[in-house]
Amino acid sequence: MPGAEKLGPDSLDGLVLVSNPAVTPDGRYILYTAARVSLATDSYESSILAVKVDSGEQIVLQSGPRDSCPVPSPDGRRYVFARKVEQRDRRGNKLPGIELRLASLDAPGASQLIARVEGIVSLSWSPDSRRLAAALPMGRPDEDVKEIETLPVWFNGKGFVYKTRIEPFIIDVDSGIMERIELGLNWLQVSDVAWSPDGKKIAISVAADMLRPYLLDVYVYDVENGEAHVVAQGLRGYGELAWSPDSKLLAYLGHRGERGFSSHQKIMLLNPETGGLECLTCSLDRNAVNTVNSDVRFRSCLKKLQWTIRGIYFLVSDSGRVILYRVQPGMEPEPVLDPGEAVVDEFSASRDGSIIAYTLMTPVDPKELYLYRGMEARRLTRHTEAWKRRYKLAQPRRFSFRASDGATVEGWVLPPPEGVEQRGWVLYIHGGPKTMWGYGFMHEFHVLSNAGYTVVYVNPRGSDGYSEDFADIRCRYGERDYMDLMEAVDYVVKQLGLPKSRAAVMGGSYGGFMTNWVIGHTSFFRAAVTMRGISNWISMYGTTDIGWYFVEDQLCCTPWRRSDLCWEKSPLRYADRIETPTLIIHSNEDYRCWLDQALQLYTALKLRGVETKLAIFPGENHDLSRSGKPRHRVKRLQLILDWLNKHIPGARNED
Ligand SMILES: CSCC[C@H](NC=O)C(=O)N[C@@H](CO)C(=O)O
Repeated sequence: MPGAEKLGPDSLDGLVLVSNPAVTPDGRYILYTAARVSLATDSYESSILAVKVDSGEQIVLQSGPRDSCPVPSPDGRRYVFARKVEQRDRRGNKLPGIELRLASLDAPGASQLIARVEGIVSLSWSPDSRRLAAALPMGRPDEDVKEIETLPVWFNGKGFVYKTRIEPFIIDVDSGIMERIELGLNWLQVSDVAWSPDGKKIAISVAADMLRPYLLDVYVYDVENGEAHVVAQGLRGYGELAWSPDSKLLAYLGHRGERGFSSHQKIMLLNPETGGLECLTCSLDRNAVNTVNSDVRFRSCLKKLQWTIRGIYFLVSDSGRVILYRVQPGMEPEPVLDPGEAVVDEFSASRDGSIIAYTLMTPVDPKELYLYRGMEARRLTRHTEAWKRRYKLAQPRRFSFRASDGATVEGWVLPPPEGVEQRGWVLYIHGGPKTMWGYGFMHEFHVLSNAGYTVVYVNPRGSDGYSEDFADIRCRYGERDYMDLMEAVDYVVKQLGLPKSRAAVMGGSYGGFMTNWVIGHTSFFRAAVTMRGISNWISMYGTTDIGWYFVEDQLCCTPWRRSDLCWEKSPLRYADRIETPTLIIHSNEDYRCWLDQALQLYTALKLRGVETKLAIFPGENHDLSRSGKPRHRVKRLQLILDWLNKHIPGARNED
């Protein structure tokens, strides 16, 4: 019977993650990646497929199992893609590596172009389809003792990166010969490269100041004479670039740091001749990137902005939805594809903008591939149909309430599916803080709801999807954000009738910080699960890969300047008030929120006699719940359910 099976932790097995919809510039094919989660091989088996736009015919281009990120050439005849491989260093240690491979759309097979242990950051084809501009990380850490004299030291998912410079190159696709683009910098981290449509220039955004790597400069490199010059300095944000079709202007994705790391990403128009900069999306007052949370994504290498003859395309996060927008210089941004209560997760457009390929998800539909043409949207794939038919998925309901300061706060409740008895409920706090809950698919939420837990998820102050002011909680962590969450708790108990004695709280990263903060400020919850969290802002300083400047920007303190403030905002400071049984989950290679954050809280709770358990996942990083080894993900979910079931026992109707 369809939908009869309970969606438990191991339901991850067999789920297909559709990603990276890359339309060929001529609009004939859409290339994409399909990755099947396999518990048997404990991996994501990924292959590259294509759909012929006119006939809808599906073709397997590369059968995997480690292929992803196809990038089609401008002439629509070839594509490059990434193959994950294992390489060995001089001592024989296994190192994960990437091969960049070249293939034809008309014939099977592929040949290796380059092999990289350090990965690939950005690629951009030359308009004649003969070369690629690339941003490549160069330099490996010492194999034995690490002798470190630079910053940053490490990066989540990449390891020790202190010797890594991300440098710009030109790769000849027929010979594989690489030529370095000289910018004359001693230290550099390139974030993006973009080849101009006339073939004459390559725009490069680059961090050049090791102590202030959040500042980006834009260079334009003249392909003919080999000279590069700076056209803008001191910009911030993502730093992605796109040329106008006439090769005269650049679109830059970022901001000027108006609200530090709480600033929205904006589409900025950069005139490389004059250095003039104009904000094209400021009137929107929304973040011009997709920040919705989901745990069913797979690697994607698509650009976040694309400039066609119809304008500059980009995604906007808005009240839990993600909408495809377009803007033309001198005009207001306009929505092109508003999916309603859904998320356009990634997109690409053909050269003339007449065909848009995208992936779409909803809270009850994992991602599938779609085509938008002539004002009509059409679904192209059904990779997740069979999986969905097996399980029970409940539909979430949106709610909103007026917070005590008059602001509107939005949230959702996902009840147990029909036929599953409610055991209790969970307040699930997202990370960031500048991300949002909304219409993304969360496998984990369905596991909780199938186990009888209503999931309550709210976008408190600090979240994305609203105004820049709403997202800005700098220097005020644990204040209005905490109040919004607790006022939401009040709302769901009083207005939606959720039982007050059977509630748990959980969250990851900033959500882990907030979980720790919550249990130090109220004993309302029966149980807590804190994951990849933060307990001490003083020891967080200088360990997080997100940048030593992040703590200062967000908390307004360092260990030597206003350290009292860092400590005031540290959950550990309130550990003597915690009574809630707390499960702590952390990965031992989490370089975003280092393991000490978990150990300190665990030790405090243990010494104080509060029931606690620490689960450390070996070889995993900050992204365990999203891209960790499938068996580890299942184990993590099982640990969470066991903890909740232990502390929220079956008895009902107590309230
Ligand atoms: C000092 S790290 C701050 C927390 C972290 N911020 C950005 O990476 C975070 O909350 N991350 C979120 C969103 O990616 C998470 O869910 O891991």
